[in-house]
Amino acid sequence: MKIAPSENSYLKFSQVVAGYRVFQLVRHAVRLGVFEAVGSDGNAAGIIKRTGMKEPEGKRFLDLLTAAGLLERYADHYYLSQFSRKFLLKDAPLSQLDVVNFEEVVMAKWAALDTVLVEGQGARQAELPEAEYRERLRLFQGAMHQAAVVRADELWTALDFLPEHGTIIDVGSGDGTYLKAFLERHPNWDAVACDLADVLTLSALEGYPAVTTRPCNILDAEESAQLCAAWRGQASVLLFSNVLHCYNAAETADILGRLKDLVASDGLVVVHDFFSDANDFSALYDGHMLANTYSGRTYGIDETKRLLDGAGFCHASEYHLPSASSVVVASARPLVGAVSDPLPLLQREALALGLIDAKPLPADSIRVEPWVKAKCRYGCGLYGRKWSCPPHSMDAGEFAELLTSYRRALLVVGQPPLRDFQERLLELEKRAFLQGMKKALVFSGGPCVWCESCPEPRCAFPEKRRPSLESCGCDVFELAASCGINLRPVKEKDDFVQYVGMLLVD
Ligand SMILES: C[S@@+](CC[C@H](N)C(=O)[O-])C[C@H]1O[C@@H](n2cnc3c(N)ncnc32)[C@H](O)[C@@H]1O
Repeated sequence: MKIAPSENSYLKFSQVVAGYRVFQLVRHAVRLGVFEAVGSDGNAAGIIKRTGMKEPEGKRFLDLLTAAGLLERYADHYYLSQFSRKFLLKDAPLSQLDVVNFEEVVMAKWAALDTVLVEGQGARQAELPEAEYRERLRLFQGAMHQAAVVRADELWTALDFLPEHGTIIDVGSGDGTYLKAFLERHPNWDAVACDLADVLTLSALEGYPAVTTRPCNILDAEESAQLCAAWRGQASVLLFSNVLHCYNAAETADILGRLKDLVASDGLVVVHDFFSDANDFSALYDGHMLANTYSGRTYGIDETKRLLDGAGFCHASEYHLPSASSVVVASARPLVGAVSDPLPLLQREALALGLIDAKPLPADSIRVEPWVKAKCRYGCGLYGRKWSCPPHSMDAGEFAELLTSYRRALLVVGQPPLRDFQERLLELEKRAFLQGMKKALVFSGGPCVWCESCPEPRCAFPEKRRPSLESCGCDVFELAASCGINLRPVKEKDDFVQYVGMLLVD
C-alpha cells in the first residue's frame, strides 16, 4: 500500500494507522475457530457457544467480522464470505491458516524493527533453543507451503513455453510445493529439491520418484561445488524461488557464480521473488527482510538482471504474476518462446524518468465525453490559441476511433514544472518506440509548453506537439479514478498539482 503524493486526506491517515485492525480480526477469529463454526452452522447463539465467546461480546465480534466482509449476515444467521470460505477454513484447498498463524511471528519481528534500525540488521536474529527452532521451522514450512500452493500455480502458468523433457533444480525448495506443482504440468521432467538438511526432512517428497532430494548449503563453497559436480550442465531450469532475497548482493553474486555451472547450455535461471520496484506490495518486502534476516534484502528487477548477467545469463525477460510476486527468467542464449510483457518495463521506465505514477489500463476503458470539449470551448482562455488545443486538436470522434486500434495504454502522472512533464512523456514514447512498440503515442496533460504563444500559420514544433487527453474529449478525472488515482480540483495553496498523460502502447 502506497500513499499517493497528492493524498492528504485524514481518512487515508486513519486507514494507514489502523491498518492492523482487520488482521487482528482475522487472527482472533481463526484462533477461536469462528470460521469453522460458521461453516458448520451459522446460527449466532450456536457459534458463540461453540467458540467459547461471551455474550454480548461474541455477537459484537461476529458483527465486526461482518462489517469487515469476512462474514455475511442474514437475520440471526451468519455465513462465510467467499474470501473466508476460500482462505480461512482449515480444509479448504487454498487454506492460508498457517500463513495467518505464522504472521504472528512475523509481526513480533516487525515490532522490533526499531532495534534493527538502531543496532543493525541481524541484531534480533538470535539462535533459538532446539525445540523452539523446530517448532518455528514447522510453522514457517506450513506457511510457505500454503502460499506456494497459490503462487506456484501462477508461476508455472506464466512459464508456459518449457519443453517436454528436462531437469529442474529447485534451490531453496522448502517443502517442495513448487516442484510438485511443476511435475503435475511436466510429468516427463526430472527434479532435484535442494535445501538445508533440516528443511528437507520436512519436505514430504516421498511419493515423487522423479524428485531427488539433495541437502546443500548454497553459502558453502564446498557443498555447492559438490552439487555442481553431481548435476553439472544438467539443469534445464535452475529455480530460485524466494531465496535470493535471503542474502545481500555480494552473497547473491557468489551464489549465482557458484551454481551457474548447473545450468545446461540452453537452460534457464528462474528467479521468482518480490522485487522492490515491481509493485507497492513487493516494495514493502525489504522491511520484511530487515526484520527477519541477517543480511537479506529485496532487489530491483534490473538489478536482478544485472546479477544474472554477471553470472553469464545475459538474456532476460520478466513476468508479473496475479498475486504480486514476479519472475525474472534469464539464459546464456537468447530465450526461445519466452515473451515477456513490455508494459511493466515501461512502467518502471516512466518512474525512472521522474514521473510519479504509471498505471496500465485497457484502451477500451478510456471514455470520451461530449462535456469535456464543451469545457474547453467555454471557460478556457487557451481555446483556439494553441495548435494542440481545440478546435485544432484531435476531434473526439477521431480520438475514439484511434482508441479502437489499441489494446493497452499506460496512464502516467507527473508534477510541475509542466515542461519537464511533457519532456518526460516524449522520452517515454521514444523509448517505447525504440523497444519495438511501433504504435506508441503519448497524449499530454495541460497546454502545450514548447512556445510562449503559438506562431502563425502553423506549429513551430510539430515533432513535439501532442494534444492533451482532455483536449480530445477524454474524461481525465474518471480515467485517473479508474486507475486508483484520486484527482481533486486544486483549492488550497498547498494542494498538490498533478498532471495526467497517457501513452497508447499496443
Ligand atoms: C523463503 S523460503 C522459500 C521456499 C520456497 N522456495 C518458496 O518459494 O516458497 C527460503 C528457502 O531457502 C532456503 N535457504 C535459505 N538459505 C539457504 C542456503 N544457504 N542453502 C540452502 N537453502 C537455503 C530456506 O531453508 C528456505 O527453504
